[in-house]
Amino acid sequence: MGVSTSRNEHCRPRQSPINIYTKKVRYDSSLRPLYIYYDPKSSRRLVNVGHCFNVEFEDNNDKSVVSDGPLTGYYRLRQLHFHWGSSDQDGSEHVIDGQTYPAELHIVHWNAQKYPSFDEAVKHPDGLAVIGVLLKIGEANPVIQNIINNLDKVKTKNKECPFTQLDVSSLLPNDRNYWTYQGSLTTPPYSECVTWIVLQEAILISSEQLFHFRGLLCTSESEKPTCILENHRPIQPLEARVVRSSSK
Ligand SMILES: C[C@H](CNC(=O)c1ccc(S(N)(=O)=O)cc1)Cn1ccc2ccccc21
Ligand SMILES: [Zn+2]
Repeated sequence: MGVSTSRNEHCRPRQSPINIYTKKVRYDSSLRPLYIYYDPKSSRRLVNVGHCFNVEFEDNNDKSVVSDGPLTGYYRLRQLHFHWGSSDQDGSEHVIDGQTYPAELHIVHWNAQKYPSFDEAVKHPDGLAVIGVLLKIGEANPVIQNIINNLDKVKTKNKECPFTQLDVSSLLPNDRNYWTYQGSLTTPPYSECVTWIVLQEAILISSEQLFHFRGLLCTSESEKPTCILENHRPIQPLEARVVRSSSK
């Protein structure tokens, strides 16, 4: 136990992901429906960032945004990515009543009403809003297949390719009810800057499609090939937080 200073460096009260224990969430009637608008013309490129792949979007305008729900102001779409496991038994970051899912989609937005850039927004407690969508095994997802068909162009670390016309809305379930809580990035530097919005309905992905995710390499072209077999962070302590629900 280190000496604690006034800014206790051992205190990280709002880490993500967490287990969402549905019996302990609090229905909050003041939570509004999410306003989500994504323009397919915003999608720009697919990038292998080493621990996963990102679809990146043009975020110098307000064509693709999320607002309302638990949010104040509007948040601009920046990128989306997935987390997966070495088998279909786990892979999601959020866990629901102790149940893990085979994968999870994160749609990352930053508070463009309040901050001048994504990099600035990361430094503030209301800087980011990430929509988390759980994935369960079912028939192949045609929109995810469109991404998979391009993974061979970004097989190794830091490779990128143009990727346009992705309609992100088609990756969302019909039911937009959500759980929300204040949390963090789930990869270093684990900044506590995220309002998490986890949708209560899962979308489908096939086992074969997940198999393709695991074939992505975390190594660069010149290194010995190593696959990204899994990239999900373990669940973190809830601490003093309460998860709110938009539905009873
Ligand atoms: C964080 C940033 C890189 N990380 C992310 O953008 C990010 C986004 C979403 C998630 S998740 N899985 O929670 O949805 C995780 C990481 C780099 N960066 C930008 C400014 C900045 C300043 C210091 C250090 C790193 C910095
Ligand atoms: Zn993520």
